[in-house]
Amino acid sequence: MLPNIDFTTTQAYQYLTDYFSEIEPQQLKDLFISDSQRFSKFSIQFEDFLFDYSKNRVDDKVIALLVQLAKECRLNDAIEAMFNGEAINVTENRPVLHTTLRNQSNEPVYVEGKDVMPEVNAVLQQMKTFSEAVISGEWKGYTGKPITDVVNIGIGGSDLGPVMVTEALKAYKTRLNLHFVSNVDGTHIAETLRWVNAETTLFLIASKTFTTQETMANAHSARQWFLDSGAQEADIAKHFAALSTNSAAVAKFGIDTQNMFVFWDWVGGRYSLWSAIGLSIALGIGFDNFEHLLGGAHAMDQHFRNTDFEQNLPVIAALLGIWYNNFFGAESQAILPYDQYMHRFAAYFQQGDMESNGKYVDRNGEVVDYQTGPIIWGEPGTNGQHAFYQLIHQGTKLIPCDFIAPAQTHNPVGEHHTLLLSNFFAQTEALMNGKTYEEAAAELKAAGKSPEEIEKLAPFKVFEGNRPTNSILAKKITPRVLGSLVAMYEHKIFVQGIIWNIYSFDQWGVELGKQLAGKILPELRTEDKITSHDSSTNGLINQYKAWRS
Ligand SMILES: O=P(O)(O)OC[C@H]1O[C@@](O)(CO)[C@@H](O)[C@@H]1O
Repeated sequence: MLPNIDFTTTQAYQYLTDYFSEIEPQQLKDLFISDSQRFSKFSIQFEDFLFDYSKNRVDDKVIALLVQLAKECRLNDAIEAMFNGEAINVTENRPVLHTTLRNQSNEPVYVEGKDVMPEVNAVLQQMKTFSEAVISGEWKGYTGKPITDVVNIGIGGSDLGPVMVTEALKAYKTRLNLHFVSNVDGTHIAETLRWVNAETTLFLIASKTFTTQETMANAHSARQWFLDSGAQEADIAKHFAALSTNSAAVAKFGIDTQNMFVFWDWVGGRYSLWSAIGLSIALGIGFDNFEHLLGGAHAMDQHFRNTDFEQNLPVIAALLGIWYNNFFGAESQAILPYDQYMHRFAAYFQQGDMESNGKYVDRNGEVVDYQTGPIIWGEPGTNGQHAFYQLIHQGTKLIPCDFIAPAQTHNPVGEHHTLLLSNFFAQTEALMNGKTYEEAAAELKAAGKSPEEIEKLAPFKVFEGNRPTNSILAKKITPRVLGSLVAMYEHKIFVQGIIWNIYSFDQWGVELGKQLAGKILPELRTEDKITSHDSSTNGLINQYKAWRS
């Protein structure tokens, strides 16, 4: 069973609260001056990446108390409960075993008394065989041509992971062109089908439940388009595959269950890229690279499970987040990859983090009286610098930021990478040190400004600094490094949910909107004037009806 502890009643929480008034005013730049070992003390190297958390508003005492907080919340028991397949997704009565999908140790993992590794490995073998046949050209379409394009139709966890990974690892791209359709907005499927040829296109219908409205609508439209292109029902088997836990629904849709790649209900949607949902990844970067991705995640799993909290990457990252979220009042967390290929990395963790920890009821069913999951956002550097860094540097909100960058680029063009990295290093330094009034005034004086101009302008050029950041420097963004990085964030989310005493693996909050859309849909299929809702909803629907034709 999961522990059930209110972290605000722990001794560590009390000590942190008492100490906060002492540490909060301290300047990061002073903490560096007073401790020459700060960088080495507050950074952890994991294989080919370095996690530097020294530019955080912590000292030895804060870190020790945060670790004590994790221990008082019995985090170790929770970690073991997850890896051992206990039904820690309590409201859905399911284990949480995405770690099993990448369990390259092949140690048995038991679900309901049965070792699931044989079936996990069987699906991986099926994915290997299939992806190699398609990539090699051995798999032919209904007119005998090799596949050239793959269209993944899915949404949420059945889309965001494959998109993020295939984009982040585009340097490893196979000859296949990948397309992703997720939105029920007809534009998404229309803009995709416009560019592919039915004879050489493979559709992957990715849906854990195989009931999601958007995915089913897009799948049926793709199927109709395929048949309208001149193919026969019998040709569907060569051009449609399903990635799902719901065999009955797949068969009912008309996909040959030979082309079905299964996964299990102990894999959460937002944790499913390692499963059959990752078939588009295997097709996009090759199965060997997909296996390296799994390997990186497995290495992080072992680190997470076997490392003391003081040196445990996901635990430290989680505790720092709690320090800002629950003690400094920060409401968001920015993820800023200085790597253009990683442009969907923050978006991926918008679902991963906010659908896991965007909860206000604790594990007792009580409304919490503290903050839980942060708002996750971010864009690649250096683009963010020209969009929202003004607020990060001089706004009134504290925005803890994760900066990520590779030492080596996949695209060495001139000195672009050196320029990129100069910004990566400078931003965290600027956020930490800021700029004093005196420094600003001296610069204005050096620029020839008069004393009156200096007095007027200087206040706007002061940077208070002391804004916390983590820096993650990877040797290169390889499949293994990316796998480890994603797993680190997954386990960070897990740790925070355990300490906030919430359930991180269900997502009841996505249901109400769907239910109401189901009620409104039939109202939109008539020309009747609608009066069944509030005046706003009625007014909007009736205006829509007036304008739609
Ligand atoms: O994979 P599927 O079952 O089609 O679900 C898609 C997405 O829909 C949800 O919003 C759940 O309804 C996400 O949790 C999930 O990743």
